[in-house]
Amino acid sequence: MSSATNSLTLIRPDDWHLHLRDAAVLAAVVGDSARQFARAIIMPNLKPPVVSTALAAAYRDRIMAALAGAGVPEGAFTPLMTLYLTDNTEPAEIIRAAQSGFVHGVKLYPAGATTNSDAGVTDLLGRCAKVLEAMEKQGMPLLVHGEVTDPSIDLFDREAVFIDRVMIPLRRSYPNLKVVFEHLTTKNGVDYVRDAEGPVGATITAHHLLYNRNAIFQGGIRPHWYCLPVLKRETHRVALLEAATSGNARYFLGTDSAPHPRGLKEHACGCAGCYTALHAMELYATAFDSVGKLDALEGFASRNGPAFYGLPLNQGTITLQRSAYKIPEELPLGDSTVVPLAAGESLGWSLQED
Ligand SMILES: NC(=O)N[C@@H](CC(=O)O)C(=O)O
Ligand SMILES: [Zn+2]
Ligand SMILES: [Zn+2]
Repeated sequence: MSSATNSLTLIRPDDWHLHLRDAAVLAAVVGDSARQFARAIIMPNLKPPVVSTALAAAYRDRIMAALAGAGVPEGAFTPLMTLYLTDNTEPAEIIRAAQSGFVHGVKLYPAGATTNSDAGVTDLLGRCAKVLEAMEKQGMPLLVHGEVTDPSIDLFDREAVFIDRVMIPLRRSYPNLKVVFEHLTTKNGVDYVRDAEGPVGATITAHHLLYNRNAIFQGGIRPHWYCLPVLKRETHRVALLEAATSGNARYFLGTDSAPHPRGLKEHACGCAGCYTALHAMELYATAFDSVGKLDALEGFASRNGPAFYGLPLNQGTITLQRSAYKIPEELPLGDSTVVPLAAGESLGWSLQED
């Protein structure tokens, strides 16, 4: 495929890292993901968190109701549920989750690392040994927010330090545990995932492929560009884009679309998270096109994730066209609004509506 390609048809993609939230916010955002993706791994960091298979089942029902309410045809979008790992998760819960058929991963939030992570794990290898053993045995993937929370570690180094302090010892103790290094943001992460032994994958967001940390500070502090792990310097962005477009099946699409009401982003202590569900495929196509690698987008968006999770490829396709797409300034979000990433800007690709 040449860089002059004007139209790109892909097997219908999936989003392997998505925040849908709950209630009125869920109702407002779910249609945006369903517009382009057939499935998504649904993050469990609700308040209170989704810590059991029973809570995941109830959350799944609420998502199905929201899909119907948004007019999404039945069967068009499948939420793949996850559990929120805590210091108190029991091995029996892992077995229940594996047997449920609808729980596809267990999420590690180091306590205090990110939005709604207070109930997260304080000491993974110390507190969760029996659970990790059960997960390894059941083939249940561990999805990792890969940042240390040690306040003495520079914010921009927290992913690299996590590799040394947690990932390497974790993989040594549980070599057959499936691990997804979520929202990779550094060259250190890219290199680790490429070279690690055993079943390791990683999601990469569109914003970390398109922007470096200058975006947060351009012309003043811009809260809608703030997420965790935070955008890094340009060398890291280039390494991420190289990895995503390399054809290596370990890297796959995960938007980490994380809606927050406008007022909580534009705030003295603004929340972390970028809203990208609306225009995810347009953003990814723009990133892949920037290095002439549109031909690698289908692997990254539609093939590598299902291969890692042991799920079938989707039926059907989507088509992206080289035509300008203007990102809205804001969108309704329950009783507030959400500002999508790069609001008001134009992208070179748009999703063809059927
Ligand atoms: N990515 C973010 O900046 N925020 C996410 C949490 C997360 O994925 O770490 C959120 O839930 O808002
Ligand atoms: Zn995270
Ligand atoms: Zn996330």
